[in-house]
Amino acid sequence: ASQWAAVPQGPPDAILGLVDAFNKDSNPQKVSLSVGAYRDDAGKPFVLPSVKEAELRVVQSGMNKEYAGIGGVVDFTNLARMFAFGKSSDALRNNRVGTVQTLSGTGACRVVGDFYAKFLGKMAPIYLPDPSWGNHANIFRDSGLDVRKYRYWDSSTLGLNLNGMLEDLKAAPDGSAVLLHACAHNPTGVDPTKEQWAAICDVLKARKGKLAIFFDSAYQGFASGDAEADAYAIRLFVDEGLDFSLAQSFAKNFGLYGERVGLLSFVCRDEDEAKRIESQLKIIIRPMYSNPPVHGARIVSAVLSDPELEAKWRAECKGMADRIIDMRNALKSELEKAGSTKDWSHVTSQIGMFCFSGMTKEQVGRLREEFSIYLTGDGRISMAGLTSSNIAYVANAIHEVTK
Ligand SMILES: Cc1ncc(COP(=O)(O)O)c(CN[C@@H](CCC(=O)O)C(=O)O)c1O
Repeated sequence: ASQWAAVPQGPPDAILGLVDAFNKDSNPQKVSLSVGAYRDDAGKPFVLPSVKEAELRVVQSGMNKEYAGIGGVVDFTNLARMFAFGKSSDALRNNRVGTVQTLSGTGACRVVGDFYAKFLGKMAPIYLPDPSWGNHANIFRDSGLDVRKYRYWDSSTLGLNLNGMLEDLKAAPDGSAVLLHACAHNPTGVDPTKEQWAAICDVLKARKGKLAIFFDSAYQGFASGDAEADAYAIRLFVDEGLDFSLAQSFAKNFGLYGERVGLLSFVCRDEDEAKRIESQLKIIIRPMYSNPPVHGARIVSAVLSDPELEAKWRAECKGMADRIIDMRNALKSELEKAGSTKDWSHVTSQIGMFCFSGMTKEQVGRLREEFSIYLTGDGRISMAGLTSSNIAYVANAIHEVTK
């Protein structure tokens, strides 16, 4: 018998596994609402013109294809972290930030997970919001951390359970890590208000040095359409003197999904600490994948280093965010037109790529079986899958399975 005879067939991924099922579905009316990837109103992937222009400049510049350093393309990491922290960031000005380029946001999460397992200790607890992005738990489990939850989604109000969240953050044992979504919470689309961020910051400030804070920022600019507004929580925590780590992804806001462009930063006490941590991140990366791809990083650098191109990008990113908001408004009104008497106000009050619809597994199953509409089992709708031509079909189907 083969030496791999005992290897079992693994289950499909909760999010990416739906793409295969969708592709195999022959129903001409099929609609994909599963993967958090932007589609235009024709349902097609969108390569931003500013990104295309930047890519042309990169190719025409005739750069070589040598390895980037373990920490990645330095122009990229400098510009990309400034994009998050802001040009006048105190942390950057005082060289208190250690940064490495990573394989997009997923890679940043894995590197920070391995760092925590090494320096907080094996099976150190990491607290994720309940619910969180499906892959977070897999990543941190594989890093060797003890994955736990803090209350986040309040199913009765379809909003944030702030008191539950604050209680759980207060109760997290010293030496735990806490993951926060910087904006456009995945999968709920529910973000703390500025007042709620202040309360969260105060609780974490009281635990300063006892909890490792990790921000995952995968949608900056894509949530509200304003990259500065979407960085509010990150910049508040720097202003309040908190140290934390930050994962950034350029997959959605720059449409660079398959180029795998991301970075991981640590805001530290001082320059010496930033250098020591950055050196340890490189020691984790070298045996993992050695160094990151240069092409996507060069494209983001070309955009962020040219004010005119960056302004074009900002307008295009706002365009994507605005189309999502249009689809939110359209879905709510189409549901009402279909005769639904349920309260769908969360569809328009939530922000970013996703709508946490509140539909049950069974209802999601019926949408797939009876209408060839694909969304994740938790009822999360990737709003970019909606277009002006399929929105009525989807709204009627949702009404059908929820009435
Ligand atoms: C909060 C969060 N962090 C990190 C990532 C990782 O994205 P990168 O492409 O590695 O930068 C995602 C993407 N989540 C989307 C995209 C598909 C996926 O990777 O699951 C989603 O939830 O559909 C995310 O939503």
